Amino acid sequence: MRRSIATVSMSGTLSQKLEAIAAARFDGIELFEADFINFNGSARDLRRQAEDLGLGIDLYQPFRDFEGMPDAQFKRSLERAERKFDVMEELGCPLVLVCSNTSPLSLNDPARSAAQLHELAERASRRNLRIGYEALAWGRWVNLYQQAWNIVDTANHPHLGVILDSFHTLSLKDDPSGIAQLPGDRIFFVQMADAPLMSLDVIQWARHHRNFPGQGKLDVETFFEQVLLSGYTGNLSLEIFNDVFRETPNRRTAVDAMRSLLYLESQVRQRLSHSAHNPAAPEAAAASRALQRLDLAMPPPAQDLQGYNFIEFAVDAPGAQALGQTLSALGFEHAGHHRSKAVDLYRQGEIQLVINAQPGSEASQRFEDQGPNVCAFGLSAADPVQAANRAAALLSARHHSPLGPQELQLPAIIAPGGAVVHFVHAGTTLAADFDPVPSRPGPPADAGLTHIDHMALALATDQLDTWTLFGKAILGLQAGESQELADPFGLIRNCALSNPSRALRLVMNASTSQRTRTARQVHTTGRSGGSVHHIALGTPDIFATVRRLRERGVKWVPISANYYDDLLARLDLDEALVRDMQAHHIVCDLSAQGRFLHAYTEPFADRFFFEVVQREDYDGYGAVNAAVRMAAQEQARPA
Ligand SMILES: O=C(O)c1ccc(O)c(O)c1
Ligand SMILES: [Mg+2]
Repeated sequence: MRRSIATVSMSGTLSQKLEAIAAARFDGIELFEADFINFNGSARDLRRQAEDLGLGIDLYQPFRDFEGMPDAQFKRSLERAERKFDVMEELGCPLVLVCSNTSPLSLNDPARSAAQLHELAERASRRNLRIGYEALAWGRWVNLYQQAWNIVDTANHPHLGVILDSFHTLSLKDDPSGIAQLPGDRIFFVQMADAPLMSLDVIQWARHHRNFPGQGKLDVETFFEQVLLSGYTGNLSLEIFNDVFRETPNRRTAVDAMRSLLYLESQVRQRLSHSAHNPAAPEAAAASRALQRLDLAMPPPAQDLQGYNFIEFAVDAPGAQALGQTLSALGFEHAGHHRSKAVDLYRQGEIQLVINAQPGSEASQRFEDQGPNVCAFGLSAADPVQAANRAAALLSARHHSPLGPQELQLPAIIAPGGAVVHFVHAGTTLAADFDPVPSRPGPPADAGLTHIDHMALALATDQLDTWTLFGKAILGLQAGESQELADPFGLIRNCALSNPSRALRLVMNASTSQRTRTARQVHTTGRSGGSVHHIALGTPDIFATVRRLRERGVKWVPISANYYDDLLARLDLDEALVRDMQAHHIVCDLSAQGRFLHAYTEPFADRFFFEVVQREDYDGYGAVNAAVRMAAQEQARPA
């Protein structure tokens, strides 16, 4: 299918947009009216620019409120249409989008609308142009695709077809399953948009909050599957009105856009091949024809990743010493010193943490840019090479690190913001690359921490959708509910990503205020737009772990006594247990089935901190306690 994107979906001047769109290997664009009106050149200039970049101008939307008008208004519109057709000929653009009328002057008269669109199509046909009619969710009389199709069917002109837009159908909770029954060759164009669920006026929702397929909560896969079952073979296009995308660097937006299409295609391809191989399915034949006709993207399948194998920190030499002390206090054993680099391995339970202070390395470059930060992490995969191949097929850059003698070569990619993601076999120990460090005399360090429960990121607001898509498409994660958390200096938007087995959990935080801790941290990371904000380590007995760590000098974020009084009032908890939690600065959340106990250490170098968690049949992250933590951290900060 031809892949295209509306120019309204990205930031920049029109020429800059075209370059970013072409660099992401799109075939064409939907030209947004204002982009052309404001373009510093003629229609022919624009056509040449697009052609030089290998882009077709596949769709243009030059008029509104066209059909179903009283005769006088319609006549004037028809004359104006000829002028726009002139422009389209110069642009080399074959298709006009006419969206359903929103004017109060328009008439509820489908026969009239059909006759008027017929007349427009007849005029278009004289220049070999085509008209596509789209039902806007807020059209005055027409807002469902079935209504638009009925009018197109009545008009019965070969140069008139329908345009489908997933947003309009799914935002109204209209059933997309009738789309498969439409004649595919009368669908002239398909626009795909996802969106978060919002209870907002539909126009505001549509014009400010759409996002790419996979970034929102609409069932775009079912919609697109229906489109393909109809026999449609035209464009797969993105029309994304989004306030944040208008300011996001357009190269990143364009790559996200293409990634979203490749992901959508591959997901729907799987559905179709499932149907095609099930002769009992009524859509088996249509699914099989669609697969034969179309060359849908087919990356290696997503895997259920098995969690974090290691996390690597970038620091300088003094930082390595300080972080080493912090990890030792947290009960980690200094398990090895790298054979050829200033890199150290710390271990506890199955947790592996790496401190990288190698001068001249990529880690040191990241340290120079950001201060101490997580520069890499390893994820356990049943097939690490395929995991990296899937990522590359979905447009992640591969990462090749210079290898020392006999070092492990791990397939790796670059995550948004620049951290390196390595894929490793579950249970891989990094020890092979490290010389053992003689263990210290005295009792063993272990404090009962067994595994990495989750990692939380502090992200710039324009990185949230990018990370959501990366997590879903490349890491096989699903997005939870988006929540707002109150920091003393503003709101934090929070959303968790996790895989079906829950072995891999990643939490995203973005600050809508400039003044929160999250925002301050994001600023230190400059253009990378965020980094790891905290790491949650699991223990089967948080009371014992906190006690041991306290003896070793670990400082805990002190939680207000009022919090514990409120817990007693709010939850059905034993008073002695709550007072014990209070004595250990442990906070708590209950779910229907389970319980989450957690405690926070003080931040390292004002960057990231460690959280200790005991998870018992509980699927969340204790978000209700984030506000008490953020307030406590502010009150614990040196004045
Ligand atoms: O918001 C609008 O006006 C608008 C215009 C054209 C479209 O294709 C659309 O989906 C929305
Ligand atoms: Mg549309």
